[in-house]
Parts: sequence; structure tokens; C-alpha cells
Amino acid sequence: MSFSQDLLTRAQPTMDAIMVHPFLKAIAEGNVPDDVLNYYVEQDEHYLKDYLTITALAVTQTDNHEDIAKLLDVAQFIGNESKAHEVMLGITGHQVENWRRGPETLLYVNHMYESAYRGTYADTLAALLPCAWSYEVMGRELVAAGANNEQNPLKEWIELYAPNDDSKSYTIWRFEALDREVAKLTPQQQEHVAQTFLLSLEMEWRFWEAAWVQEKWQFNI
Ligand SMILES: Cc1ncc(CO)c(N)n1
Repeated sequence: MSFSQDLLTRAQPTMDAIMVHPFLKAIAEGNVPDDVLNYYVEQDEHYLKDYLTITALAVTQTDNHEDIAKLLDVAQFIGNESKAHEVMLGITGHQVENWRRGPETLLYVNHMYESAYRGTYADTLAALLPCAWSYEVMGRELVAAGANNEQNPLKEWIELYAPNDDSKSYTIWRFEALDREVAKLTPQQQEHVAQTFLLSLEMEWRFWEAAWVQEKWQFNI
């Protein structure tokens, strides 16, 4: 069994929990409460800025030309995600004004920065992967369930993340790169990479949850 196949088995319970999270159910039904959408967009603006920076850090850790080209494509795609945010803000009429990272956002991006600054290239790939992978699975499942119907105000948002061609995965190259890179590591380092991936995946669940419960810092500073 490949490293990433084993990883997917270990990741399954977390992924299952993400897919049934009430926030995702509300996206499917097109009835996410406004304050949840606003919280999500504000935190995701922070998240994506950091994600872009960490993607750039990943570029500096490898000399594999194909990976570099793919990572630059990812950087390009992150620009499209502002459009996804506009879909959500179009529903609520809100403007982004909270420029403070919430607790879960900070935990998540710090985990990714730590992986990039202190880990191997494989750690950085692993830290970045659950973001793309969980949204691909989500997009695919939402479209399969017909959630991107004309009545759903989040139709465009959903379609941004669903693969265009059903058979094509936009994250498969990342798993292949991960398998190639971990082959260079010791078993101990490989387990570190696995933990890095699984922690980012848990952070995906926590990111939805934080918006759903409107998680706040204790003090306003
Ligand atoms: C937290 C989070 N994870 C994944 C994505 C998809 O890029 C996103 N926009 N935000």
C-alpha cells in the first residue's frame, strides 16, 4: 500500500465528519445563516493570504520543475477564490472588516508555517494538501447531490471547487508528489509527514466549526 493510500484510510473518519458538518449541510441547502457566512469569509481571507505565502515557501523547497509549475497554478487559483468570497458577501451584503485572525485560523496557518519553516518539503506538501483535497471531495459530493441547482445562492461557490471533469482530480498530483517525496525519508520522518497531514485535515473540520459556532477570542484588543 502506498503512503498516500494508507493516509487516506487514516483520514477517512475525519473526512466523513467534515462532510456531515452542519455548515456543509447548510451550503447544500443554500441556507447558511448570514453571520456564519460573514465569519467564514473574513477568516478565509486571512487563511488564503497565508496559504499563498506557504505555497510560495513550498516552491523554494523543491527543484522538481513539474511541482513548481503546479504550485504556481495553485497560486493562480487562489486569486479565483476571492470571487467565491464575493458570492457569499453578495448574499449577506457584508463587507470584510475583521482583520484579526480567529483562534482556529491562527492555529491552522501557524501549523502550515511551522511545517514549511521547520519541516521537509514533504511536510509542507502534507500541510497544504487537506485544504485542496477536502474542498475537492466536498465540491464533488455537493454537485453529485444536486446542490448546485439554480435555486441555491451558493451555486457558483460550489462549482468553483467541484472538478470540471468528473473523472479528473485536481489534487492527485499532490498525492503523487507526496509519495515520491516521502520515499526519500526515514520511517520516523514519514510518520511526521502523516501527522502533519492529519492535523491539517482536523483543522479543516475546526475551520467550519469555528464559523458555525462563531468562535471568538476571550478579549477584544
Ligand atoms: C480553510 C479553507 N480550506 C480550504 C479552502 C480551499 O481552498 C479554503 N478556501 N479555505
